[in-house]
This record gives sequence, structure tokens and C-alpha cells, in this order.
Amino acid sequence: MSLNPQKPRAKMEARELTLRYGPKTAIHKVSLAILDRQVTALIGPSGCGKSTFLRSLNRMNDLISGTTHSGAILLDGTDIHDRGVDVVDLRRRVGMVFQKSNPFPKSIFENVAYGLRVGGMKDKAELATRVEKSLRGAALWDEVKDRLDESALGLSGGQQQRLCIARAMAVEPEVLLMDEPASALDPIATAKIEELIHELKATYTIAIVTHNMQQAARVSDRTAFFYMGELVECGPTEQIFTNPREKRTEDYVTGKFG
Ligand SMILES: Nc1ncnc2c1ncn2[C@@H]1O[C@H](COP(=O)(O)OP(=O)(O)OP(=O)(O)O)[C@@H](O)[C@H]1O
Repeated sequence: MSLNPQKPRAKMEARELTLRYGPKTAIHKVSLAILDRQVTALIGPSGCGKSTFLRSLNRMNDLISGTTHSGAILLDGTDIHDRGVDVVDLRRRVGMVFQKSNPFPKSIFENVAYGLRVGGMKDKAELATRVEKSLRGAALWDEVKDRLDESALGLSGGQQQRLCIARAMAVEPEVLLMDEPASALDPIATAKIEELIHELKATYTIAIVTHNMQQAARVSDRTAFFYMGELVECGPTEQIFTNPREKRTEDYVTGKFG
């Protein structure tokens, strides 16, 4: 039997993407593929444009007035800025989890059901099934199944972050963007999130911004190193950490700056 592992395809791809906040260029001519069902870590010193790049992938930067861009971002080969693309649908397909968990001041159940209700789902049994599936997927079900009607604000920080992941997953996105999802958490909660990311990549394509080198090395298949708004290099995580092509990458991953 011949083993012919197919090269993973690009789920998303930035081509020569430049993004400006007013006159300030935040990222410059970045070309980067986010491969299907892999975890891509975005690393680099503060202010290098990691979050800007991440937010570009589901057009969150559109919400900041004065932003302009050139170049293209493709999702399954279609430019996400094409006139025919509905931004609400794009953000359903490309979900996001933020640094600081941001549950709504509603019950645990309603937090997860929120996107489904907005999408028009009314059937109670269907909602309950989807909420349970998402909470199980986010490895939170066992901890909250007996208190679904309690406020989400009563959960611990780590639980709140997993709830936000469940909320993002409920609408069945294809890509999950995570902006430092564990930076506010203790080591145990962080380990849970990392374990979860590992499980989620069987289903989702994931891009994660992290300041934590060990975390990037643990959770990602590929790592992209940004520096002063440019993509310096991207490759298999092991190669970036042990045998980078560029001196700047080596200096950063070995802790010489940043
Ligand atoms: N809303 C904004 N308006 C103006 N400039 C911004 C805005 N957001 C970011 N910038 C600037 O764009 C550049 C890139 O910022 P970005 O937040 O993408 O970097 P980052 O690598 O994610 O940084 P950090 O690791 O500190 O979060 C920085 O110079 C920043 O000051």
C-alpha cells in the first residue's frame, strides 16, 4: 500500500496583505497560508502586528474606523472582501476567541445558545442539543451540566474562557481565531485550553496568537514569526524553534529580544 499523505490545503490565505490604521501601517505585504485542520501559531514581539493579522481573517478590523487594506485574504479560495461576501456569514464561518474571556451577563445556557438564536434557531430541543454538543466540545459539560441556568459570570476564569470557546463553536465555524486565549489563566486552566486546542484541530482550522513560546511549541503545527509588521518566516513549528532560516527568528525564539 503506498503512503501518499496529501499536502494539507490552505483553508485561508493572505496574499500581500497590507493593513493601515489611518496613516500607520500595521502589517506590510504579508503572505501566509493557514492550513486546513492545523494549528498555526502567530508569534513576535509586542506591536509586530499579530493581532491585526488575526483580526483581518474575519474582518474584525472593519469595526475600527480608518482602517484600509490592500492585498487579498482568501477563504476556501474566495476573497473575503468580495462584494458578494456577507460579513455576518464570514464571522460565523471564521469564529473568534479573545484574550480576556467575555461571557455575556446571561446564563451559561444562553451564552452558548446566543449565536444560534441570532441565526434563527427556535426549537428548544434543537437548541439544547447544540448547546450540550458545544459544551462537551469545549470540555466544559461535566462541570456545568447541573447549573446551566446560572449566570456565566459565576464561573472561574478558565471556565469562562472555555465557555467562550463553546459559544464560538456553537455556530459550527470552520476556522477558530484565538488571540492569546490563555494569557489571563493559571497553569492548570492553561493546560486545559491547550489540551482542548489539540482536540479541536481534528475539526477546525485554528490560528492562535501567543506570547508564550513554550505554548506555541506545544500547541501548533506551524509557526509564523512576525516582526515590525512583516512576516519574517513561517514553517513547521519544530523547524522554526530548532532550525529557523532567519537570524531574527532565531534571536527571538531563543529569547535574545522581545
Ligand atoms: N486600533 C488601532 N488604532 C491604531 N493603531 C493600532 C490599533 N491597533 C493596533 N495598532 C497599532 O498597530 C501595530 C500592530 O498592533 P497589533 O496589536 O496588531 O500588534 P501585536 O503584535 O498583536 O501586539 P501585542 O502582542 O502587544 O498585542 C502597533 O503599532 C499598534 O500600535
